[in-house]
Amino acid sequence: MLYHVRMDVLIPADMDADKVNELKATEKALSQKLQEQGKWRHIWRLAGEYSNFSIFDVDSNEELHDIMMSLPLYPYMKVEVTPLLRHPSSVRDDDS
Ligand SMILES: O=C(O)C[C@H]1C=CC(=O)O1
Repeated sequence: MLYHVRMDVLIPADMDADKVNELKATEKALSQKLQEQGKWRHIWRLAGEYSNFSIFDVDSNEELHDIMMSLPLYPYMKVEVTPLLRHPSSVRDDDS
């Protein structure tokens, strides 16, 4: 199952810099692990914003939910999830 996820990161301005760096590092490591596993299929930065558009390929709503809850930056994100399905006019064979 494919999901488009928009993540807007809103870290409090007064958070300790070392804590921020630790959160970003652990988030990056988990993100890259999930990308290697094929669960987090794409991640794109939105130009000029601390936001990303991502595509997740997971087995269920529950798996997506569990992944989102596990992200170290999740408490500091606004998240919008859109379930996706193959478009009948698509000519690609790898997007379902
Ligand atoms: O930077 C972001 O967009 C937030 C988050 C998503 C992956 C990652 O490494 O950080």
